[in-house]
Amino acid sequence: MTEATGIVGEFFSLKEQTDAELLAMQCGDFYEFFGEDAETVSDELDLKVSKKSSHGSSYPMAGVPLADLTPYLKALVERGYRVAVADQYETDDGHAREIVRVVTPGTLLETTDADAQYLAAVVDGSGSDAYGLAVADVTTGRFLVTEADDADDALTELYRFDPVEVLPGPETRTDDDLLSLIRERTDAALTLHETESFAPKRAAHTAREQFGRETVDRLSVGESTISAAGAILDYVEETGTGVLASMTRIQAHHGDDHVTLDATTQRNLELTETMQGDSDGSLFETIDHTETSAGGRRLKEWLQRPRRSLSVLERRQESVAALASAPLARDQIQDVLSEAYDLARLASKATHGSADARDFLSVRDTLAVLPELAEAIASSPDLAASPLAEIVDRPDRDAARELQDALAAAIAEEPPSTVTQGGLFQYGYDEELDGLIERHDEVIEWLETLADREKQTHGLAHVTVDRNKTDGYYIQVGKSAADGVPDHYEQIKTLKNSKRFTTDELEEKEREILRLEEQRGDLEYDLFEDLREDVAAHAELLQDVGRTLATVDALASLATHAAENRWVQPDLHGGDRLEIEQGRHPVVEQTTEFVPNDVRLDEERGFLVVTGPNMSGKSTYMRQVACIVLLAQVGSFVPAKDAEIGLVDGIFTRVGALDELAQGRSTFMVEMSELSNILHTATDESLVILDEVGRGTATYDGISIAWAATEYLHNEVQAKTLFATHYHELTGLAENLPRVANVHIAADERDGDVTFLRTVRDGPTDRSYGIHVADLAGVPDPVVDRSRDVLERLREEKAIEAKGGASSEPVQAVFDVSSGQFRGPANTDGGESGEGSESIDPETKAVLEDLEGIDVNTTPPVELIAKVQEWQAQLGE
Ligand SMILES: Nc1ncnc2c1ncn2[C@@H]1O[C@H](COP(=O)(O)OP(=O)(O)OP(=O)(O)O)[C@@H](O)[C@H]1O
Repeated sequence: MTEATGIVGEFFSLKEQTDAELLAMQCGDFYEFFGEDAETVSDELDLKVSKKSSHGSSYPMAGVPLADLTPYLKALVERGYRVAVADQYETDDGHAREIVRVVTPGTLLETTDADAQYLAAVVDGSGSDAYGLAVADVTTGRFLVTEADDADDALTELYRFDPVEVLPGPETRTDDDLLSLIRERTDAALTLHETESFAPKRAAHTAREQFGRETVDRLSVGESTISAAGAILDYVEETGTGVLASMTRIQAHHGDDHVTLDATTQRNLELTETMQGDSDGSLFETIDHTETSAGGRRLKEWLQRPRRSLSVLERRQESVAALASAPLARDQIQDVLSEAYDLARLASKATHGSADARDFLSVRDTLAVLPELAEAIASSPDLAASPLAEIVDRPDRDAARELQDALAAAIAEEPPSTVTQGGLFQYGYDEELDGLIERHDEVIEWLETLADREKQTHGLAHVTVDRNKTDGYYIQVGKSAADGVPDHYEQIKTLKNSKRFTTDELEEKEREILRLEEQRGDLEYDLFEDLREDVAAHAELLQDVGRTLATVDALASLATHAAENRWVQPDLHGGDRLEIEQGRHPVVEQTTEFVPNDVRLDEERGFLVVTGPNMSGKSTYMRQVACIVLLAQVGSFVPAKDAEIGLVDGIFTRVGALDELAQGRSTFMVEMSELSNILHTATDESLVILDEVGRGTATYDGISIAWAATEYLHNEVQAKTLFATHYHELTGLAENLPRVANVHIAADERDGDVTFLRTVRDGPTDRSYGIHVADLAGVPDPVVDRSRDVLERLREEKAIEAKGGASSEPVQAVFDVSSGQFRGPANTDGGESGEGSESIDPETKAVLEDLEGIDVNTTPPVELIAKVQEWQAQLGE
């Protein structure tokens, strides 16, 4: 094919300069895509493709009008494309084009989503030092760095922020396990940014340039963390987002201050979305009463990053308590907050130059919220005595007032959305502009009175003065009077009932008006740019005020929910005791007549084996405990009559892993790797929730693993644990392990009907009612009846015959419940089961011998798991 020339050639040569998948190139009033890009865009977004010829070849072409680029960019980025944008600019001899930015998921400024949009970098310190992470939100200028001890920790930190784009460092990009976990557990796009930007020296230089040498050095984080920070800054710069100036502050986020909450646990507790992936019905949706999107972001962040510091939590509690007990003041505060816009996002728009005059009115109005908020707090004695008073005092109120006044004096009340046409500023803002406006008004006044003057001076009737696109300004005279116009009138048009004239003077005035309008547009544009720079220079102040409003909003939201749902302030302490009186599940209580339940865990009783029929409420009970502890460590009140909560350093859960099946990992494998993670990571200060661990494999394997895991958690880890199980065998553990206690969820059975009481009682349950649930679920009657029969026999005889075909006699295969083995037909004619071992193949025999030699009490669970896998493999052969 011949080389494309002209516009298409220019497109392809620009395309070579970028590693973005798509290029949108400005051609006059359109952004065009050519070649394969045109086809991709048309497939994705239903754009029409036309043809463009160049040098004898024809190329597909698709375009979008200039003003419509944003939604198309957004849609393409959301579909996973990185899109380069080339703009056209005037030169002395025509025009030229260059790539001005590359839009990626993490650098998309045009977001309409209220959620934070994090871009993250992960750097493996390759043994010398821990993993380093940096996360930044270009839409708000937020910039955080943190360290992680190992890959697992790094993932946990990453999940906390749920980034939309991740830049793996040079080592990290060869770590397939880590990358595949990031892919599996987040929706983040992985971008391989140039490795040099991660180089420690260069990265440190970049970070110091941005945040100041002292600030960066004082962070006391490792090289890999600085490397991650530098790479992010470099990437933001390179993609041309132009928001570096809004990144005013680098904050070190210390995992130690936070409760460990891995991705599995966030999902299991349905913090921000339900297991089905809906946000409706999540804990966040349930408790969110914020007025602003920034407040919503803050509340969500609190839920995803609960704290461990007693003092931080008690301060939040004090504010929530004060707000909860002052409903009128709270209403007033929420009213005031409802007027606030997203200041952090506005600051970011100002720094990257896309803010318009209306955005500045939003800044003005939001700055005005701060003193009103302060006043509402000051006028309520309870609120004034709470930490809220200090929170609203944090931003520089005088500077905020000055900026607010400056904007109030500058921007016109209803400014246009363009910044080039004038009309943005108020009279009195700038002398030169005032001069132009006055002169403009004078000429307009002259024009408006011209018709009357002409009537009087020349004795004309039916005269009007007007303007249109083709004729400009004109004097229109009715037909009857048109012949009497003075000589200096120059006719420009004849209409049916009138004629249009112009005069030298009118033409001069018209030129003057156009000149004035152009001058005014130019001057206002310059003034606006100055103002925009001034606002951008206040980015940090805007972020401070924004943060304060968001914090008050989130606290008021917690207070509202507490007050409306009879939640109580938990008593927090650093000890082991966890006692909840009449606790409820924060989400389930919204839709159900909830039966409250108690829980008590302490030094003597740290591990509860929870039994109860299917559907009785075991999962709900355990999640309720986890949610209450989590809410307490957010600083929230909790759904209970009374609660005393010893702070935990982590919440770990292991519940059914249905969704993993879709990702091609066996349920049991997932179950075991989650269990393994918990056994490795939990400490004696953690809360562990295990729901039916071991269920995914053969019964006796399952029981063994559950048994061993219980012992390990009890003896070694000593975490506070709730373990729901259907294996009644496990209830026996309470007799041997001092801190294990049994509780069960009661059900009532009368005349074959089961009533779920949903009440938790001490002691183990005696029945499981599984068959009753099978019946409820519509399992065919013969199967349900036969199950009852089998169950009856099992209870009586501890052994059961297997049934053969419909017509045949029962086959004499007996399942011995105590040994967990079938005694097959060969063994039933008088032979002992031992003789049957003749027929056992050597592999099975080896496994059995191995099994016999293992002491479940002393073997670490991880080894047990490995053993089980080894046996399965051996038997499989
Ligand atoms: N305390 C309660 N008050 C009212 N309803 C409850 C309560 N606890 C649970 N429920 C309701 O009972 C149903 C079953 O609860 P859950 O799933 O917790 O049972 P489960 O014992 O874990 O069941 P399975 O063993 O079959 O997994 C749910 O619909 C839940 O909303």
